[in-house]
Amino acid sequence: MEQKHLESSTMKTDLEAGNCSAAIHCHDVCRSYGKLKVLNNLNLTVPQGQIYGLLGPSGCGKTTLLKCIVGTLKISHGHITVLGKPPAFPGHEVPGRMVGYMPQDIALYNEFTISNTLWFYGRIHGLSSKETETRMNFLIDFLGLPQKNSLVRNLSGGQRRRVSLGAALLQNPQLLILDEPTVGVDPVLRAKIWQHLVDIVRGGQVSVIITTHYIEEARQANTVGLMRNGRLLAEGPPDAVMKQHNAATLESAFLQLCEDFDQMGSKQSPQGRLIDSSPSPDSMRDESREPILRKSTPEDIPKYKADWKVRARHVIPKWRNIAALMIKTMVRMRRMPGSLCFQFLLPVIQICLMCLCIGGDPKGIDVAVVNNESSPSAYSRSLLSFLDNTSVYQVSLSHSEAFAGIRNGEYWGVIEFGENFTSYLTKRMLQPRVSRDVVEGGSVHVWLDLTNRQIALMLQKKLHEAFEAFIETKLGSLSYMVAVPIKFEEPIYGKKNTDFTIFVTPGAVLSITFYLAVGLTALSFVLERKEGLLDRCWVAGVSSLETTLAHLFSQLFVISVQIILLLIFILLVFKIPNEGSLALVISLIVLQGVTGISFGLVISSAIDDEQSANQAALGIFYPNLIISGVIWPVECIPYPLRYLSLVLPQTYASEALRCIMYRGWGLSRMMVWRGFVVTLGWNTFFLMLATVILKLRT
Ligand SMILES: Nc1ncnc2c1ncn2[C@@H]1O[C@H](COP(=O)(O)OP(=O)(O)OP(=O)(O)O)[C@@H](O)[C@H]1O
Repeated sequence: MEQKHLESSTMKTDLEAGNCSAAIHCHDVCRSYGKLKVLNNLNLTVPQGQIYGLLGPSGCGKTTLLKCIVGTLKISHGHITVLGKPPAFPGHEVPGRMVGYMPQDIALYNEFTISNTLWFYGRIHGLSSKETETRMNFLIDFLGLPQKNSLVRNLSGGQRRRVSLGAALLQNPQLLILDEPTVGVDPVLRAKIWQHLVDIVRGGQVSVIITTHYIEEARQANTVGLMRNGRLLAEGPPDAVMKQHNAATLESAFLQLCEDFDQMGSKQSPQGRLIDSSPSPDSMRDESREPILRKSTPEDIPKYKADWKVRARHVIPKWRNIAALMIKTMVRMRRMPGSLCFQFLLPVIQICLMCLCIGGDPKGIDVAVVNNESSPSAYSRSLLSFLDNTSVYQVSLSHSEAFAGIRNGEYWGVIEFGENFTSYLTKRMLQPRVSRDVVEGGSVHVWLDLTNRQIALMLQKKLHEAFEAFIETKLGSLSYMVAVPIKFEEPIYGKKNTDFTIFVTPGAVLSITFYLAVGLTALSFVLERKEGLLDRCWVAGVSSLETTLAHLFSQLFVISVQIILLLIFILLVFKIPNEGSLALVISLIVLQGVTGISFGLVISSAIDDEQSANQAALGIFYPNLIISGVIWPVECIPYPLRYLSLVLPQTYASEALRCIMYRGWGLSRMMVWRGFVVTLGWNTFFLMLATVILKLRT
């Protein structure tokens, strides 16, 4: 204790003489959450090479202050320097390896082992394998952690907190910012942690700012700051604080300060003085009392400028950080094999269901047949035999039964032949002029239930096909005489009997890839931000651009597997034709996947909670699917909406994919390249937007 007192006295002399540089300096700092003013013109100085204990009741703004110091929260007024420069100053390794930050939230990846966690931060801080291994062994032993292969999710609350502390200590940072590191830690280990902090600051190179609810343990700090309602009531060596208030413990000194403060009202609370300059009325007026920590004035605030080269280097993403984040994502995926399989199989399941269920001809449709011809050789019987039996199920009935049945919804149509159908049809073929009655009697009469357009269209198509086949077979060279005078020649592109599946598949493949990618990424930042992981990575020196790129590259791996499986199914199993270049097909689908990832990243960076992120992802699903002309042609969309449709990411892309697959076109065709251009444009826009939002929000 005596030694402590001596240290404090030395500090006093140094600071008074202005010899002691500040590791952290906060001047007139204000920060609000909406209308709630949390930091209120706060001044604080953490001297270099010392432990600073920040004390205060719950909700007084300690965590907010630490977040402002590390730069994850922006201040609304005032000025902060950390190790000589403002946080996030270009070229300054704050955030970065100079700072070890242990946030109040545990902020650890649950799917990581202890070893994964420390390796992850080791990679980000650029430690060599040997350095990481040595530090890891020391920290596991020092913090009494279980086996390094233990999964974080299986650790107790106290053990997780210790791993979190280990991650902050890993790179031997110059400044340690610890938000309640000793909560839930047993007294023996608490004493050990404090002793370690005392040891590391002894050399004068390392500084520590620590918050704790155990006020008495802060007596081991060189300086304590007592905070209340966003202000610093007192700041100085613990012994001096106690002496000032004639208190035997720091806790009672603090209680007394709070009581005095409450009586005086917060307006007059002093700032930046040794010990509180006293909430007692006398001392509040005592201007002769010299502050130990020099209160800075606006003139003291230096102007910081960075060379453009340093600025440019600062924004260039570091491959080391991207690689560390990608390895992190891969490790987490490996630990969740069920989820990974689901991600790989979901698009295949979706495309299979789509090819099986959408666009095919209706099957087993009940149709009532009223045949008034009785002869076995009648043309009506022959014509009916050409009707496709898999699609149309014929039920022979009388006229009244057939109409009763269709009205009751039992049949989709009634086909009726008059009793003279054969002779009248023959007359129509052989005689140059026939009466209207002959034409009527030689026609097949059909009544349809048109409430289901697809079924009605199919019945019309099947009847025409049956008639064509019938006249071809029965009349041979004379068939042209009764043929409909419109002839559809061999198609230029596509096949004659093409079904709707062919139209819908390219757009569906793009939509499935896009929406799965949105789903994969929309929640990634939301959960990481909520658990404090995003902030922690940022303080470790990972930039927004690096985070965005790492997510993009990792998800690219997942969507590549998804796309390979999708193509195998559509091309080989469902035999969807591809007349064009497979490389172009794959490129366009991958780029659409990237659009989905980028859009997911925008949602993820802009939205804070899972529910809103899910709503945003789901909210765009149907409007985009419908307006993009994926399930129904764009040409059917009314004009004002069609313009909107054309700027959406999937409209031109779906058209381009259809042109490649069914027309065999290449990039020289405008309809193909504009699909690529629009997709690339959206990719760039979404990625930049996500990076900017992330940057603004950290
Ligand atoms: N994201 C936020 N949005 C709105 N208000 C917030 C937010 N974070 C904190 N606050 C409010 O700011 C005040 C200070 O919170 P802070 O977490 O800084 O307190 P603290 O001193 O660290 O408390 P504790 O010791 O319990 O951790 C509290 O009233 C809290 O409700």
